[in-house]
Amino acid sequence: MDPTSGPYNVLITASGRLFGVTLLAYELIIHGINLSTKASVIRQQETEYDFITLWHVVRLLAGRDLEMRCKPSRTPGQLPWEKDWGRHWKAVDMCCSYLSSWPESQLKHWKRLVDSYLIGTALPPLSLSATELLDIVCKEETNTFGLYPKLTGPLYMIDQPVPRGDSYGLGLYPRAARFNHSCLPNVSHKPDEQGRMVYTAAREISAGEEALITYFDLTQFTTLEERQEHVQVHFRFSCDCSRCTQESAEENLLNIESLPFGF
Ligand SMILES: C[S@@+](CC[C@H](N)C(=O)[O-])C[C@H]1O[C@@H](n2cnc3c(N)ncnc32)[C@H](O)[C@@H]1O
Repeated sequence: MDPTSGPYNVLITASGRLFGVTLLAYELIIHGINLSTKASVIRQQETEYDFITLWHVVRLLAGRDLEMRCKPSRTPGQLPWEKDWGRHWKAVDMCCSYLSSWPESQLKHWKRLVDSYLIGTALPPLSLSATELLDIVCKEETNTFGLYPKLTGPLYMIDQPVPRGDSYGLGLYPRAARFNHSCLPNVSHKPDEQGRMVYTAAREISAGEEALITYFDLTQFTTLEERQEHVQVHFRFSCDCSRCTQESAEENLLNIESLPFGF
């Protein structure tokens, strides 16, 4: 695979303001008007996180709209990964939303945001129903990467932690979203100056071995319990990576050894 992955779009968040790298004029003319005029209301009535999520979704919808109304620049299927992973909006559409793993309260909250701010942001004939918009919000939340100034996931960080710095933006990377997570990743990632995510082997990787990244900053969550809780709360799954499996087996063994003789 190409060691870089382009985002569907990127948002740069600096000094509390949002700057889009692409599509800005189109988005503000066609789509963003509603959201940008409602920005201060949303920020007061909802959280800053909700505002960023909504803005990111509007940008995804603007990209979809622009793409579907313009002629394709080249024939789809030209690049090797496109057959399995899609391209442009199709690649976003092919991402998992994991609708059933989000808690009911979270889905209810997003349904309310969709009804209040997103209905009508995609114009006819490309309009989307509330259900389709909720699915896009779940896709955005499941597959978005934070952008950080330093590498995420090199192995030396486990012994010599170097925080990756503050997030300066976010982006949805449909191909990168196919990576599974490991608390002992064999691949590190970091965005380049064009917002493309660049992947670097963190150690030798054998042919056929699964390439794995970390979904979070491993320097911030070091123990098995901290990592498992973080993954469960923020990513809605239980991590069964090799490091968690090994540490959990070691913990079980210690627990058995501490039982009174005969049990
Ligand atoms: C963004 S997707 C990753 C790619 C996905 N496996 C695919 O086939 O497209 C994230 C999902 O992959 C699964 N996953 C990733 N890393 C995992 C891990 N370490 N342990 C268990 N499940 C994992 C979980 O179901 C998680 O919700």
